[in-house]
Amino acid sequence: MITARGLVQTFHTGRGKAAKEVRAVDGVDLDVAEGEVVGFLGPNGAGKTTTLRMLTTLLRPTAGTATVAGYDVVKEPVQVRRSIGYVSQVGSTFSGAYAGDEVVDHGMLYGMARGDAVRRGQELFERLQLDGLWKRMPKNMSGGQKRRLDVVMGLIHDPTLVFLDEPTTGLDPQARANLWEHIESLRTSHGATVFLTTHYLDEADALADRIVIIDQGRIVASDTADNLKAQVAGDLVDLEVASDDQVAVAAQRLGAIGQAVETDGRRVRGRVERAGRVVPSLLRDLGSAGVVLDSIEVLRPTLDDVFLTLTGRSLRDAEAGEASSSEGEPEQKEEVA
Ligand SMILES: Nc1ncnc2c1ncn2[C@@H]1O[C@H](COP(=O)(O)OP(=O)(O)OP(=O)(O)O)[C@@H](O)[C@H]1O
Repeated sequence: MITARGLVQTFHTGRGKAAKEVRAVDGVDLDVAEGEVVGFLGPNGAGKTTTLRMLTTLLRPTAGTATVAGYDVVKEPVQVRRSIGYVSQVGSTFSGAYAGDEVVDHGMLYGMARGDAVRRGQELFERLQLDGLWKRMPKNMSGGQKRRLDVVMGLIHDPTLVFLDEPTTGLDPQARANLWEHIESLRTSHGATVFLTTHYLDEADALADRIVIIDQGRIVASDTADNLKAQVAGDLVDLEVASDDQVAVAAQRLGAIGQAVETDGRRVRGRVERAGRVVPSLLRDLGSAGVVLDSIEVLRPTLDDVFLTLTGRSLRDAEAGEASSSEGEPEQKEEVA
């Protein structure tokens, strides 16, 4: 459904001595299969939106090639656009008509008959909890309502390939959960392929079959959330033994199946790969060595641990930065055609 090879996008900013070249996307390869839900994750400025804009034909790649739904993004942009739904990060521009009319017009642009567009639009309004807002102008909607209207616009023509750029940013928890459900159902009931960017680790974890992590314009990882977590960090097993004289034995047994074992009083901790598989035999092993446990806890690594291991930086820091900067006006990027 999506194939990209060596995608590059450079921007030139500033003039004279301040002139600078930014390699926003720096050689990206991607393969997304039909029916897959892929979460595209990365900190602010990593190149997510720029990649999406190239895949959706809004930006011509500086180098590299990509096909989307079987069409070349440079040579067949019209066919690409007809085959996809796109919900951009900045949202749709509205003309000042009623929300419902905007949606119907948008559907008709894609060749839908008016009646079909009305039916589908009303169904989407209901699903995305916009009931009663058909005859409201978008400018008089709340931020969250407008965001959901963006999603309706992106889905009106029933696309089987959907690009969503940070779809739930700015939504309250209930609206987020509702949109998650809808994204899930795009796949389950429509067999749609979904490519979504997000800052929210839990969102990527919950929705995506596969996570692709981008950092400084390059893909640094691509796998299921479970595999990524297992590869780079391992699960943390945290034991508390009943008496001090059992610490050494417990540390030795945990060390035999894991690594980075450390002790702290009666606590023994270490990382193991796939704790679910090895912990039962560890428990038997400790039992037969006469070790009595007061407690055992297994902590699964998070996607943030994965990102930290891969890049040395925390995704959460990027999120925190975004939260504080998102209160002002959206950052204006210098557009270089
Ligand atoms: N039109 C532009 N002109 C100049 N620089 C740009 C332009 N668009 C993006 N950039 C720069 O390219 C880099 C990648 O930006 P991009 O918006 O793709 O990142 P992102 O991962 O989507 O970030 P965010 O999560 O903040 O949306 C950033 O350094 C950004 O400042």
